[in-house]
Amino acid sequence: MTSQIRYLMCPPDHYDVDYVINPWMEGNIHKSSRDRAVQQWHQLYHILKEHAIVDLVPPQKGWPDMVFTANAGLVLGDTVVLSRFLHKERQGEEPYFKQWFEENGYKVYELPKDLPFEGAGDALLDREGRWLWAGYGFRSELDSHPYLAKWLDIEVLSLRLIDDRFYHLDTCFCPLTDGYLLYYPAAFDSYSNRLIEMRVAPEKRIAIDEADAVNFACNAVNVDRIVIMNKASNPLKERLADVGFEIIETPLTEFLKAGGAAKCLTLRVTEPVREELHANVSVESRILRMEGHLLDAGLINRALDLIVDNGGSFQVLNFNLGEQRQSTSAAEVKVSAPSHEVMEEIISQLIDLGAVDLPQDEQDVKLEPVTIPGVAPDDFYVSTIYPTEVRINGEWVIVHNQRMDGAIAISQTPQGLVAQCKILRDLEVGEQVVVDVQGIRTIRKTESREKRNAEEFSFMSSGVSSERRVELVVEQVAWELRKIRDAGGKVVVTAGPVVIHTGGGEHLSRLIREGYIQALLGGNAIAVHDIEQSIMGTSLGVDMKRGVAVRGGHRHHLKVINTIRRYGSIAKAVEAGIIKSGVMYECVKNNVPFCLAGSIRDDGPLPDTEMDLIKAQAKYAELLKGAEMILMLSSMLHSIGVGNMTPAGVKMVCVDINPAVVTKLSDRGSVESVGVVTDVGLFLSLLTKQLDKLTSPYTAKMG
Ligand SMILES: NC(=O)c1ccc[n+]([C@@H]2O[C@H](COP(=O)([O-])OP(=O)(O)OC[C@H]3O[C@@H](n4cnc5c(N)ncnc54)[C@H](O)[C@@H]3O)[C@@H](O)[C@H]2O)c1
Ligand SMILES: NC(=[NH2+])NCCC[C@H](N)C(=O)O
Repeated sequence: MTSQIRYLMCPPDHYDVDYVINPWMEGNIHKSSRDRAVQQWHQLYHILKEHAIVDLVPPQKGWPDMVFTANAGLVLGDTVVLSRFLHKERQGEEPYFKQWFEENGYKVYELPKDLPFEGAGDALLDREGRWLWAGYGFRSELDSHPYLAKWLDIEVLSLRLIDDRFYHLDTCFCPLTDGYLLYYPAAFDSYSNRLIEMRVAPEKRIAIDEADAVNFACNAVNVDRIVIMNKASNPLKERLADVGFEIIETPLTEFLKAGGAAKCLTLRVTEPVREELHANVSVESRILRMEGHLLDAGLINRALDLIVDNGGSFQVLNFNLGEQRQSTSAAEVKVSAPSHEVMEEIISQLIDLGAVDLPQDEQDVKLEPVTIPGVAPDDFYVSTIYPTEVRINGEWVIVHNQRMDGAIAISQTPQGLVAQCKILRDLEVGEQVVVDVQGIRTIRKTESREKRNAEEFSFMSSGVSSERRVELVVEQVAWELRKIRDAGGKVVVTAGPVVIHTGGGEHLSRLIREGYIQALLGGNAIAVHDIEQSIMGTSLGVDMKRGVAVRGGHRHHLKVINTIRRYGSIAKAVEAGIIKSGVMYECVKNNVPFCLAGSIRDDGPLPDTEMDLIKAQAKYAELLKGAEMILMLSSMLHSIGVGNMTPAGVKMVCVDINPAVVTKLSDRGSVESVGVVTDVGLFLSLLTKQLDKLTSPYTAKMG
């Protein structure tokens, strides 16, 4: 027997499955055989007694899970952090475990009442004593980890659990002697798996499969080279034997019904301290404030979900609900993350939702210089579509040229400091760029519900059924087009050649002719096939009236390109009477500016097609300025490209047959964007018919 290794166990006198607090307990209430449970527990007890001293804590009636002493607390040296159970069904165990630790001379630390931590079930010492692995995600809170680091004076490595079957760290993770690790990678998020791989050498990592995991192979008691567990597959036994471990299997099926096995039933109470090692915890916490339609717009749910989905945890410190349904609410949320890297990711997404630091926590942005033209500092903040302000010298400065996927560049001008979004290639040496995520806030307009409802046109949520949805969107778009046109506003269309192929060209031509469209963005193809239809009556060689391919039709678009190249431009071909109808004809005749951005797919291309991508993007940006609404018609390339260039506040309608394309706009929220999955030719036909019904010019609602 290895001298001085002691374990704590609790006889199963009162063990049963009386409630459900983890998935394993579902369907097993009162289905555990008492006799078998007693027999299995005693078998484990006697096996363990052959290798260590086993102390017993008296079982208590009414606390059936007390048998799982791993959850009593976490011991290191003569210190113990007492568990603070998440579920009330186990909270009654705490005083009995506390009494045992105090009677056996331990210094007992207790966590705040609202901060759950479930002992060695969720915290496992590296068998070399180098650090403490600590789990969170289902039972223990990430915010408990700094306490463990402080009280036990040890480095804490936080691991996020993501599979509720493995709700305690010790169900899927087992540090072994000599630095080996038995674990089930799928139970952890990617950040945690990276952390494990950074700390444990590949040859020491024994990753198990799901079959072994659901038999609780990781829930093992390791004493020197002995590993005691419920059950292991032959390959796993061989793998462990190859590195010098002896496996002792002992059935614990009655305890699996409660979600526990060998390790859960034991607590090692002699854990040597390594004096030379000290506390280090990378957990970061920040308090952020959110204000707006936190409930009815779902902002608070989205915020809390993204915190957890990105590996963090949260505590809602206070929530002030607006008096009226349409009033705004405010909340203060404490965000914790296992590392600065994870915190940065969470904060940058929370900023997008309008979260801000508390006034007393506000800090200036971090700036770093551009040292290579067109290259940002590594940790640059990536801009979003939302109006953004940055704090410089204690003052909040608005960022100009807002767009997503850019950097925020700060430059000194005679008018003072200017902050603007810049795409990477435009960054100039000497500019300062915002890095990290502090000192940044987005301005989310929290319009009152009345104001929102007063808008005849706030896109409905995606809850409408798809059949009715197309008609509804058509009605709304027609209304908005009429309103914007009659108010002298700006609508931009970006469209692909499918508009022409599906017969939508005549309808788009009419929208341009009747003044609904103030700019057209597209590629080589929409112009080519529009002009093909205008000159040859075909599109992609298909007769647009009869719907049949015509002989030699596959060459039509090339002949068209060649003709326009001969005249030098689309406008010149229109002026020469070569082009007598169609989308491009109406653009020229109605002085509607257009930009055709070149692409790798282009035939020709047309003389008007801008093959210099940088110039094309600049031209797109210029034509998008001042747009109140953008119609995105069957072009994944150009719809996404335009979306990336457009700040929040611009209404967007994306029409595409592919749902994946229209959902690309979903993060803009339904108030300002809508996607409709339908044939683009049908959409345009319905739209012009709807416009015909709006006979009177748009007039704002009175009163
Ligand atoms: N001959 C040429 O020069 C030529 C030909 C084709 C494309 N191109 C160029 O390639 C680039 C990409 O072209 P793109 O934007 O057409 O391709 P894309 O793949 O980016 O987008 C086409 C979109 O049309 C959607 N779609 C298909 N059928 C539809 C329907 N009936 N109703 C609604 N949506 C429908 C698809 O789901 C897709 O999202 C453009 O710049 C274009 O000019 C050039
Ligand atoms: N260390 C462990 N995994 N303990 C198992 C605890 C089982 C108990 N029924 C619970 O859900 O809390």
